[in-house]
Amino acid sequence: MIREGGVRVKVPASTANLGPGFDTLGMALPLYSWIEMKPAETTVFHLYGGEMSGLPKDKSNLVYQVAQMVFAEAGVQVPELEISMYSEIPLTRGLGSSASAIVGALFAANLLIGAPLDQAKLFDMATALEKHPDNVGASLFGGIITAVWDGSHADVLRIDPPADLEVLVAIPDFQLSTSKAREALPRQVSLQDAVYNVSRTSLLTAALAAGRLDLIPAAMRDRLHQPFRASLVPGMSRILAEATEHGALGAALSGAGPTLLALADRRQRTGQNLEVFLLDVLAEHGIRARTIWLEPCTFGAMELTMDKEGSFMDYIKGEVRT
Ligand SMILES: Nc1ncnc2c1ncn2[C@@H]1O[C@H](COP(=O)(O)OP(=O)(O)OP(=O)(O)O)[C@@H](O)[C@H]1O
Ligand SMILES: N[C@@H](CCO)C(=O)O
Repeated sequence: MIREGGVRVKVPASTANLGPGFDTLGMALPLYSWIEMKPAETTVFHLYGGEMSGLPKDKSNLVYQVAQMVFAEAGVQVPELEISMYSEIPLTRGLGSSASAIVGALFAANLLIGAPLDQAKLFDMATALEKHPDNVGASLFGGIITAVWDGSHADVLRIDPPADLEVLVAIPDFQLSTSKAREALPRQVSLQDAVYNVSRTSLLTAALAAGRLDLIPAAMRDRLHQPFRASLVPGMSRILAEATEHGALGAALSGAGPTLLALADRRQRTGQNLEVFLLDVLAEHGIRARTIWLEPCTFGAMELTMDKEGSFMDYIKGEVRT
């Protein structure tokens, strides 16, 4: 059953590699992408806002390609699509823009043909495309997710974010692609470093599940990717080492960077002190950045109604943060 009137979806941003959880632990964040998808006579794209500029407006677009994978998997043909998109997730900054596009495309395309694929199938397809499950899992399911990918199937557990957990992101004004940041990583790590991360990832996951914010400082350390990516984000090493002295529970590179993320306990009213520290350290290295305080986003990809009056942009204008 194809929904001729089309579908509209909203998908949250995400941070991957939470602390020591490289390629494993992700958290949804309340910055969003919106996608509207309709069957059409000829494929056409309406891309709105600065984050969409430069993206292809033809069938090479990631969202069109992913939608066609859903149709092929379900044995349905919808070769021509009208796709509208707006996003407030900065591209190529470590906040999961590609994951939100993949999840949004999978979710919208599946709804368009009557939802024949279940969430687990969509998650497997999303992980196969993104190559690691942490961004796509957070965008699809919301909250905090821990996931394992065996190359064809992903198992996932969603954790409700602790009520007092706050997130500060510092988003530098330069882009860093995941592929470039991945080239910086070594092919092998020592047993000692593997144990360092396994123990902290286990502690962090358990602490988040139990709401034990007091255990986060001991757990938010990594030896698998951050040390090797430090030169790509000047100032990062100092921020990771000293953020707790400025009120953070811990800090990390968000995804593949360059965004830096600090966790805080709302009850400690950390506020401006931490923001100033992050911005000052980056500025010392000639990097301009903007900071945003966010709460973890508790929901994942969701369908929006199509029955309201007005265009795609009329609809989402009321929802947009910036
Ligand atoms: N809405 C979209 N439509 C089509 N392509 C998109 C869209 N959003 C993102 N992309 C593609 O994803 C690329 C960014 O992916 P990349 O993995 O490098 O960064 P990221 O997902 O923003 O960050 P990270 O994975 O580190 O969190 C963009 O350059 C673009 O090619
Ligand atoms: N786990 C990924 C996240 C970026 O998409 C990486 O660090 O390369």
